Amino acid sequence: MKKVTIILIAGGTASGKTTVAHRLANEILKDKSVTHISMDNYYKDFSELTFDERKKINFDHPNSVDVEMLTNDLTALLDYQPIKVPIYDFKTSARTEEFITYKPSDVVILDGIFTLAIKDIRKFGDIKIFIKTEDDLRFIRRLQRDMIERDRTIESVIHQYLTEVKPMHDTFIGSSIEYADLIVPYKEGNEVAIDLVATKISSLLS
Ligand SMILES: Nc1ncnc2c1ncn2[C@@H]1O[C@H](COP(=O)(O)OP(=O)(O)O)[C@@H](O)[C@H]1O
Ligand SMILES: Nc1ccn([C@@H]2O[C@H](COP(=O)(O)O)[C@@H](O)[C@H]2O)c(=O)n1
Repeated sequence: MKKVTIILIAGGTASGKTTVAHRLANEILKDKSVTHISMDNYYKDFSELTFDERKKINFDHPNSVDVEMLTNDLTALLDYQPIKVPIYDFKTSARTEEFITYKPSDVVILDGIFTLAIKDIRKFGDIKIFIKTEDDLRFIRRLQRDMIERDRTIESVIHQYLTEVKPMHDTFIGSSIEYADLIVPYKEGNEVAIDLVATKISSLLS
């Protein structure tokens, strides 16, 4: 039986992880059997807390992730079993009542800030990628994205960035680059790095 290949894509917030994962899954590897999963959907639920209480949670600390659910799901995918994942809502900071079902596939791409920082997740990676984007660019992209897509105010983005995002990045996420097989400096896109990953996957699948 063929082995499922798991690609982990890490990097700081707004570094371009989702963009690279999406390109790999939907353009470069579109003829292969590929599933792209976001680690965002594995934030713990915290729906028992009020909205104001949830706003105080540090979502840049690894403890905010439901590692057990994620490891169970990755184990199921390795065994060619389907998984059902709750869809996360960044506007309410809680899981929605909706789920997405992922069918078994030969390649699984998992992107998220902690994919290389959390040992129990990292060990699943056959190909480990870190997207390295300058901090100021990431902050600008995050500010735009959070205000437009995540219902945040400029003050809340700046406050969260200075008190949680940056310190946790410096403690947990930035240093996880040491576990990467490939570091992608993603500014205008990096065709060579993306082609290298595609070639490696093709060789693993053949
Ligand atoms: N190479 C790039 N150049 C310009 N903007 C980008 C680039 N990559 C991503 N973005 C933008 O930055 C924001 C964050 O990108 P995203 O891929 O969602 O990052 P992440 O998943 O790391 O948080 C998005 O609005 C996206 O359109
Ligand atoms: N309720 C939440 C949960 C997470 N965040 C932030 O999301 C960032 C990770 O997602 P990226 O797409 O940016 O990689 C992380 O830095 C958390 O601060 C949030 O704001 N609210």
